[in-house]
Amino acid sequence: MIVANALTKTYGPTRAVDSIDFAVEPGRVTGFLGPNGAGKSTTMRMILGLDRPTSGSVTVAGRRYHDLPAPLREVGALIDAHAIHPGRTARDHLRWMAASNGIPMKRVDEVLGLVGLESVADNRAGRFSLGMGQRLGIAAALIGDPPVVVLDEPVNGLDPEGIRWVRGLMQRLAAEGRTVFVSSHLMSEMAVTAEHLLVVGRGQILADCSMADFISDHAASYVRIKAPERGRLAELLRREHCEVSIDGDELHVQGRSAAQIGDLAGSAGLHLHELTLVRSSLEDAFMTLTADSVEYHATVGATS
Ligand SMILES: Nc1ncnc2c1ncn2[C@@H]1O[C@H](COP(=O)(O)OP(=O)(O)OP(=O)(O)O)[C@@H](O)[C@H]1O
Repeated sequence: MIVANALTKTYGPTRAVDSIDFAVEPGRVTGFLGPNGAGKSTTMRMILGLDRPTSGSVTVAGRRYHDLPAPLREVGALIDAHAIHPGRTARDHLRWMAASNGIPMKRVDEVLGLVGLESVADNRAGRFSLGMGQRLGIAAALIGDPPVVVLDEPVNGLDPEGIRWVRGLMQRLAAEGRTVFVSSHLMSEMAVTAEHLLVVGRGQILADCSMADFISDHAASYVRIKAPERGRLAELLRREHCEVSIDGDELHVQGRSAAQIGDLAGSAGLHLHELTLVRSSLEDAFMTLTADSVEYHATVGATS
């Protein structure tokens, strides 16, 4: 479990992390989301003892990172997959990590197998592709078989097979009862990986809830309808207290389920050509919640 209490980091006038409290629970994947500059990396760096909080604290298994006797056995991390000596082989890199934390050498082959790098284990890391480097970073995170795993953008640069593999791995680690804390800007990927979300904006927590609650609280689903007599249908649905908007040849309706709308139309003798529940996405919810926290906005159409 990772616990933050009034965790704060300032850089001059910038409050990168602004007195946040949270607990990342074991047994599930917790997604860590926020626009650029929201404070995600700074938070992760403080969890891992790479940055010192200005005030407040963050602990793993009840202790600050620097007080953990064998940190790699307590918390594994992927922060910068390319922070590996380019002249060192993958195997040597992992051996060095194992030796520094009293981890048995047989674990090196186990994690190389786990991430699928056995065949290139004796190649220099400097020659690795982005995806191979990412896999080596994940192997390093898992070398101590830690109960807590912190991954910053783990699918960055991976191909679809690699992305699916990381997703399965994170879900397996969580199912084994580990704490899995992962940041990503890929909303579609996060939506199918994380069960719980911690969302930050401008150094503050904007949401700490389940994925399902986050989407239903911050983005609205609606029913899309195509019907030859859409004017009459819109009138009927409005009389039934539905919220109806017209978008081209479609009606977008909120306030009744698709089945209820179908029944109402049927009893009024109105034909329907399409009746579809359009579920809102994590991306919709994220954009709604973080609209005011975005550091840099692009101006649509301003290309010159
Ligand atoms: N070493 C530093 N010196 C000065 N300011 C910093 C430093 N590190 C981070 N910041 C500032 O702190 C804020 C939070 O940055 P951070 O990198 O934690 O955000 P992030 O959510 O990880 O962003 P991204 O999604 O772009 O990686 C930003 O305003 C950033 O400019």
